[in-house]
Amino acid sequence: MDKVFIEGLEIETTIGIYDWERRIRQPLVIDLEMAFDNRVPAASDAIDDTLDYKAVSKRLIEYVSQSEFGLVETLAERCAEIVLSEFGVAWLRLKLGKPGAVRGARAVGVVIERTRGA
Ligand SMILES: Nc1nc2c(c(=O)[nH]1)N=C([C@H](O)[C@@H](O)CO)CN2
Repeated sequence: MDKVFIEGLEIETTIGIYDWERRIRQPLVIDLEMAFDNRVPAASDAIDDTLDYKAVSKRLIEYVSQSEFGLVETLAERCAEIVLSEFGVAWLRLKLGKPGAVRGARAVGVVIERTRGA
């Protein structure tokens, strides 16, 4: 299966379950893999035939930076729904990392896989 990916997309937002976290902004990092048949844009060499990783990145930056969820699970689910519904993606794997949230860990977070319509 071909994929288009976005790796290490860092976005600052309000996220967390503790009172002190509601008062600050913290960085999150998104890694995203999206199924896409890359033979079509490869044949035409046209951006309109691609799954445009820049357009997906801009949409996620817009959404995540304005969100205010408590759990990373909730935000990951909303991001997956946006990509599946707005960009016609059939399958994705999304990793949402919260660097520095746990002392001693480079990052913590979630990885989800979702299929459109499932
Ligand atoms: N599975 C999760 N565990 C935790 C979350 C979360 O969103 N999902 N959040 C926190 C706190 O907000 C933490 O990140 C603060 O350091 C704790 N556990």
